[in-house]
Amino acid sequence: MENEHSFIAAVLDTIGALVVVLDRNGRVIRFNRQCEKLTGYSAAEMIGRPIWERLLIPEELQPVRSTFDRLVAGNFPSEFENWWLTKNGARRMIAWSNTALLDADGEVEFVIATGIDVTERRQIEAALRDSEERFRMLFNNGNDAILVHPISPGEMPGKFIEANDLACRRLDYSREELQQLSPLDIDDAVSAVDIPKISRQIEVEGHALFESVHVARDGRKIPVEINAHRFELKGRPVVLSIARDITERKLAEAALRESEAKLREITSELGDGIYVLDRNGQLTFMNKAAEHLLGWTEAELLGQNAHEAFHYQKPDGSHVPVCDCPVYQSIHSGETYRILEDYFTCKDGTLFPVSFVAAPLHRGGEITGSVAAFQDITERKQAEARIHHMAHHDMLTGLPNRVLLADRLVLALAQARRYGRLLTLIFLDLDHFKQINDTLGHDVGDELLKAVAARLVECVREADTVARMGGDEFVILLPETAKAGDAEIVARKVIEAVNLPLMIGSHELHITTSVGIALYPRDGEETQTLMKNADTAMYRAKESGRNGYQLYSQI
Ligand SMILES: Nc1nc2c(ncn2[C@@H]2O[C@H](COP(=O)(O)OP(=O)(O)OP(=O)(O)O)[C@@H](O)[C@H]2O)c(=O)[nH]1
Repeated sequence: MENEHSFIAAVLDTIGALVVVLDRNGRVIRFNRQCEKLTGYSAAEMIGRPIWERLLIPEELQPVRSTFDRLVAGNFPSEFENWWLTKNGARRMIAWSNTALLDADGEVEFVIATGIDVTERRQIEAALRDSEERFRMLFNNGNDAILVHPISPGEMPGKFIEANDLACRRLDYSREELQQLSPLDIDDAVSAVDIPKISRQIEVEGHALFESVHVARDGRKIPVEINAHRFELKGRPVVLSIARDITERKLAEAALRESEAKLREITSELGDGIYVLDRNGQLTFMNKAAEHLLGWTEAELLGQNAHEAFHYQKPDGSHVPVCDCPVYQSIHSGETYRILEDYFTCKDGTLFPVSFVAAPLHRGGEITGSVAAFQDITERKQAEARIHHMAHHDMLTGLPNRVLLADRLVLALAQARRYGRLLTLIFLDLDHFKQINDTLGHDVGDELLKAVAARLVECVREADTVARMGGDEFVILLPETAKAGDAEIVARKVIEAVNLPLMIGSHELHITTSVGIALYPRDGEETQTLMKNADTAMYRAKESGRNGYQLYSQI
């Protein structure tokens, strides 16, 4: 018997479970080693004391006593859980399993309670319940449809095994109906993405982000962006797809595309080349007119540094640094610049003159880039050059007119003054030219004037100017004259050249001229004086019998 007692004690102390034996009044009879370890109380401290004296928490005192009373009365609730309070005040949740030993009268004599500490397990379960609850909430209350389907390598995706409320509402299927469908059934066949390709990507990379179109029960199409992730659910590879409705985004994109197309159309109709740079000076837009003028396509220059592409050099070949570019400056200063003349370079390397306006672009108070509108001003410049030429030249002979002569004379006088040089002004007027007009007609007169002009040009050097003052009057300016005698040499040469017979049509004509000479500084120091004096000398030559020259100094 003694042996048997110590054997039972040994067994009770060895097993991992908590074992407490109570008498019918709830006093502790046995308190095994596990109980001691867990509670911090020794068996000696516990034996003979009612179990509820130390180990129960106040809130559970009452329910535990009534459970015990029911047990003693013969109702054996086989299992229940309650907290134990350890010696150092910690709480442990114990799951009990109870039996009773009856005495000879069939009354309960002892209650044997076997317990396991389930504190951690219950905590984990509670945490799991909590997280599952949260997951459910997310699953069903988010703004995105969530669908889960199984996958197997190399096979088409399987039927959905999970779908949140929003997925059901959006596609107008019940959860059970969705479980009969797979991604292949709800993705629009026409606009659908390549499902096998996406499946492979998910298999290899674990996730994929792509756009697709879902089709609801009634055929309604919903553009979606799908964020798909592969994970294991109960040991099975599945794909969780979060489908965001991007209808608004697509509509906005379409509206943007349309307004951009309109912008392209309108801006190109205007004929101005237009391009847009972002904050970094990279090209984001270029209209048809700009493509046409520059020879580059928008596709070739998108994302490129526009300045280095077509605004980098001057006509003399020198480089224009980007910091000097008004389009870039407008991004940094926020100012609008109007440039009347600059040069852009075509794709083939040729330069053309442009005028342009560069203005900063703003969004939400921030400068987002710059827009430039430019015009090819080649024609304008040519017209300007023509007008300039016409204003300074004689239409009939192409010689400089009195305006250009006056300019050159002012310039030449300044030079002569500075370097102490002589300058010669020769006035000449054809003799009896009127007769040619009168006898042979104005047209022959015109041709004769042209021929005389050509001869006069032949008589002088390149640095000299032969101008037609009007009618049959010409002026020759020799800005550098070595000595006074040189003026007379030129005058004689001119007279001889004019004297040579001229063939105008079928007419052989003979004409002479009278020449007046004024020298700077001898005959005048100012433009007006020199002109007047040369003219006077010329009239004196006429009076002296024509076909000769007269120095003003010798009048
Ligand atoms: N064909 C032609 N004749 C012109 C032109 N401009 C002026 N004339 C004419 O040139 C003539 C100039 O005559 P003048 O210089 O006054 O007289 P002239 O007959 O040359 O006689 P002198 O000068 O006294 O020797 C006038 O008959 C003008 O009508 C022109 O562009 N073409």
